[in-house]
Amino acid sequence: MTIYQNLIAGEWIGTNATANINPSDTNDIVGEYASGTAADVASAIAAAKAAFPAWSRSGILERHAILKKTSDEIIARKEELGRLLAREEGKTLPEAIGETIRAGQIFDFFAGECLRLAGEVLPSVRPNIGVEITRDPLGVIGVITPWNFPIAIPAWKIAPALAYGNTVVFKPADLVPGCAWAIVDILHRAGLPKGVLNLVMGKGSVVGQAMLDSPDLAGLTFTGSTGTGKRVALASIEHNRKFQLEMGGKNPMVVLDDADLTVAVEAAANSGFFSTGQRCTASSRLIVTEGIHDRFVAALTEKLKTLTVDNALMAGTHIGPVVDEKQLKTDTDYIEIGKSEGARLAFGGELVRNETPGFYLQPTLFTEASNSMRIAREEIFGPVAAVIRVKDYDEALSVANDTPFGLSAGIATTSLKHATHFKRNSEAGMVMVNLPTAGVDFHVPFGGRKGSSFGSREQGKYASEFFTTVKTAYTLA
Ligand SMILES: NC(=O)C1=CN([C@@H]2O[C@H](COP(=O)(O)OP(=O)(O)OC[C@H]3O[C@@H](n4cnc5c(N)ncnc54)[C@H](OP(=O)(O)O)[C@@H]3O)[C@@H](O)[C@H]2O)C=CC1
Ligand SMILES: O=C(O)CCC(=O)C(=O)O
Repeated sequence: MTIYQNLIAGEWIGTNATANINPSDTNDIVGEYASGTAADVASAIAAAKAAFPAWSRSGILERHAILKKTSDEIIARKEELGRLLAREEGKTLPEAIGETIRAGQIFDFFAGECLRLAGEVLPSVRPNIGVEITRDPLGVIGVITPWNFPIAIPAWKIAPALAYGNTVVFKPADLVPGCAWAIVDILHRAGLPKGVLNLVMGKGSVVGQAMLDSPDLAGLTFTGSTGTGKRVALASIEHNRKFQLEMGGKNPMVVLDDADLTVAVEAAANSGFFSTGQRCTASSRLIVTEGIHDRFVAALTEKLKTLTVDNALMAGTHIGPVVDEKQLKTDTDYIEIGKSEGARLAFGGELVRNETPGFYLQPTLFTEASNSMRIAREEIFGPVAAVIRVKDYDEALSVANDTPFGLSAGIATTSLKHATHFKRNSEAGMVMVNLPTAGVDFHVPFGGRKGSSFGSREQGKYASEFFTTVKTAYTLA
């Protein structure tokens, strides 16, 4: 079988490989992907360091052309890449094609950003002096990504890093090297000079840790779990390096008595269970006021009954498999915890058997949960949500904000007063009104507060805050 190799200093290398397994059909091996070493990381960082001076001074038209060409190829190959994504990660084919298109759009957006780089010219407070404020690239950026958005998250980190003139060492999640390899291959063929983008696939404990330990990364952008995020933070402080963390969520969706029931149910089903609940923006706490509670639970349960859990590549599947056996065990352990805590299992909770052997789990809904239960406080990262009954809007807001996380939050209501108040007072980085808490635009800031995020926002023009450093220059006229 061909080995998909690592890209270091413009050369494809690596003979030691691990199998990428399809969670919808564990007999299906998506491919063999190289597993890098700490020495590979050192070579990749050295190559990126050597490539930085020329790339940081490269013309904006050259950068624009490479990113645009990448965008065009990703979008032209959306069906094939979407299929690869669905096969290695397990989200449904329409979701995977949607994510692939989003990755293409992100490269297109940052191709445009190359042509929109700007600074400021200001008068000094002293006579005959001019002040210029410009943004310089940081240097070598380490990119460490999770498994749940295998093409979009690498895109929204790598595209701005390159657009603003940085060089990159990229370590994707070990579970999903396929999409990572594909976008690196596309960028390489689009004309990136050698060493500007380096791919080191492999284990977090080896490849990721070697990146954390390097004194030569000027910045590290990370998306993943809170535990690993803390290691990234500590190592980055040790090396005086800029870092950016996007971590977990325990996102609330408030449903008020005056909500349009159909809108509320669609939003809750989408954000709680689609993509198998494996989105940091998923709503896993449904906070519902008394007057609509029973109708909402009944309608959501009916909706869940209509959802097909099956092979991600099969037409008609609404929910694909859980990503792997370890995550499936986490999900089922939390289902047991929910039962033992006294929440009522209103729907699901069982494994699903399908024609192909995979990690299939029913969408699972708890009711009569309280916000102090572990299923309401800890991120599960699976198709499991809990309904918390509250008296009124004030209690709903207070419960919504009572969490260590703060990524996204939603409200279903027809009241302008409550929608406006919620937008102002939610302690989340992203707030949705009558919409799912997951599924965001690619051209506006993405990120959270409290335990969900650290550092400046990702995506859109706000990405420049992380990927550049500001310089203030004074000139005597
Ligand atoms: N807020 C957000 O934007 C998002 C947050 N998440 C969060 O991510 C979690 C799921 O993703 P998951 O991939 O399991 O998260 P992990 O933190 O386990 O992994 C994220 C990345 O870090 C790597 N890694 C693991 N250990 C180390 C280490 N010691 N040093 C450096 N890198 C390391 C992993 O490699 P390897 O794969 O080899 O373990 C992977 O590439 C969920 O908790 C979810 O909430 C996910 C997506 C978005
Ligand atoms: O909800 C989205 O669109 C993005 C979610 C995300 O980035 C994540 O779960 O990692």
